[in-house]
Amino acid sequence: MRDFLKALPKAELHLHIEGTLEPELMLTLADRNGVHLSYDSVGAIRAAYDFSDLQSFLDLYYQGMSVLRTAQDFEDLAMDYFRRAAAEGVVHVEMHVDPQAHLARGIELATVMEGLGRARRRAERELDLSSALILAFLRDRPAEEALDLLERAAPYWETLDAVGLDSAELGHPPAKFAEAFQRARSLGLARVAHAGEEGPPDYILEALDVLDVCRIDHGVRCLEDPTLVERLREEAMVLTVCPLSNLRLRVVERLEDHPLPAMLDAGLNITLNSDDPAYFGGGLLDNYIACRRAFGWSREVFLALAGNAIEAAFMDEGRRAELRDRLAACR
Ligand SMILES: Nc1ncnc2[nH]cnc12
Ligand SMILES: [Zn+2]
Repeated sequence: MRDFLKALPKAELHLHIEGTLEPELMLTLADRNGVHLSYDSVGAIRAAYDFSDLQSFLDLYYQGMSVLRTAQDFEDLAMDYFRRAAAEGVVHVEMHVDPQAHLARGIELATVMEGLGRARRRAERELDLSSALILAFLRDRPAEEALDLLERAAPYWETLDAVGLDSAELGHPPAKFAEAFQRARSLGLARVAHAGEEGPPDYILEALDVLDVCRIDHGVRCLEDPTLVERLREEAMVLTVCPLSNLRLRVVERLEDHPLPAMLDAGLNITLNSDDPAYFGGGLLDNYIACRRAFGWSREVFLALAGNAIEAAFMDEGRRAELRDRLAACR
């Protein structure tokens, strides 16, 4: 089964590029840039990754990215991840990037975007890995800052596929960002938002109605509202679910208790994703394998899930047709 899951052409639709920073690279970059870390070994860093909730993770996530300073660092970060992803059968990656977290520590938007842009072009050429870029707004920062970021990103609008909404969810409902999402829409950008990870089902509803999103990131709390589930099913709304993330952030205590099987039974349009693989104990293949262990799903289920991701991806139709064929060859 592992070989089958590895060979599936997998598309990763929910990934934070800063969440791919492995402890080894964190130490290398800290050394290269003279950044002081409170850890001196890979073991010490990994030992700190014992999270109690989303906020306890975010605190370390924002701390970890302090080693990223130059365009070369962002290129190395993304290439390091792209190589690992390609080796586990990932063929397409859609990455969120959190520029506000970098601007706040004096790193220019150009530094971030140029480094990531170089890595994306190299991945296409060297690894046959296609990608999309999602400009994420930090929901625990002021709404005006999100609008300002979107305007500052004008030189890069062409390279963006969507805007997203991430960071601390509770107390920061989607409607706070109505204006920034409206502006993104007017620019022809797609919209996605984290909702229903820790936040209530109402946040999912608001993301649909106010932000006009085409995908909900996480969405696992939707089952608490049967009317919402029915709507998500009718609209075939894509949910980018991240099982190992939910486990490590204690959304569920055991993977066996995860709502994924119930979400599938409800007829929802599910995709599997890794969120922040360096922090949550595995990449996309590990998430597929963990689901096989926890739920005993058949090959047909994984073929369907991999297919959902290919259909929902921001990619040109030529690439989609190619990946559909590659998936069909796995049957
Ligand atoms: N799982 C997550 N939820 C919200 N914001 C994030 N930023 C990085 N990972 C995130
Ligand atoms: Zn996420």
